Amino acid sequence: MSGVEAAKRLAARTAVDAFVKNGFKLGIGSGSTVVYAVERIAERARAENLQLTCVPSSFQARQLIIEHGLLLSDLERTPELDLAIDGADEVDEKLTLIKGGGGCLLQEKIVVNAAKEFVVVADYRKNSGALGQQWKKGVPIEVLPLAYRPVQKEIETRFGGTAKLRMAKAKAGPLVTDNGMFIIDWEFEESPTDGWTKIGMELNNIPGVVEHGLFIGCAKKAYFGNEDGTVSER
Ligand SMILES: O=C(CO)[C@H](O)[C@H](O)COP(=O)(O)O
Repeated sequence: MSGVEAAKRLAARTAVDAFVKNGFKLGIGSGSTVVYAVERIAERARAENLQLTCVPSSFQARQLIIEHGLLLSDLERTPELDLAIDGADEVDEKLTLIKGGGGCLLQEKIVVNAAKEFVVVADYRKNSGALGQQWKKGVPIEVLPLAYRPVQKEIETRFGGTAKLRMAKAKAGPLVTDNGMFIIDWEFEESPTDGWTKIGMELNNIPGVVEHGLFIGCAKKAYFGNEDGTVSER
């Protein structure tokens, strides 16, 4: 296992061991670090006979829950969650996150919002002083396909930087999310000195924007796996 993969695994296992309790209703995030969290949740559920209910935040998360034999639910049957566990693309010193590198930010934000607590699991590359220092691909913004051009133009005019339509990797044309939307990656010029709240609210007010990947004031704790086998907590 590479250094980065070992770091992801360590962070995920540490978070699951610290936070997951019997009877919990869990929100399961998306991405490659969450795979290790689900692995550990399933291991503990078997070993300790934990009764857990899992609500996915993406198609990938749903598959992970099923593959690991965990109890699958949804927000209709389980609208209140005890804990959400998810990865992040970047975490700043105030626990403001960029999420959506894997294109799942909308359902992730809904699941996080339904949870009493939200814990982030990540490797050392995501540990940042200010957003944009580590993650260079911008803030992912999920948009209604018919609105992507005016949204791109409005973002660039209002906030500067470059708003790029994310293209699919193994399909011609744009990436289409689990919700049938497009993603615009907004490469901003610099982190605002007064925080991201105002920009987050303004992004949500642009007609055609479904949700953005700035997660502000919702994470309780972040675990970062380090290259030397230690875990940093914030
Ligand atoms: O927000 C996400 C997906 O939309 C992921 O949590 C984020 O991209 C981190 O992924 P990984 O654990 O693979 O680094």
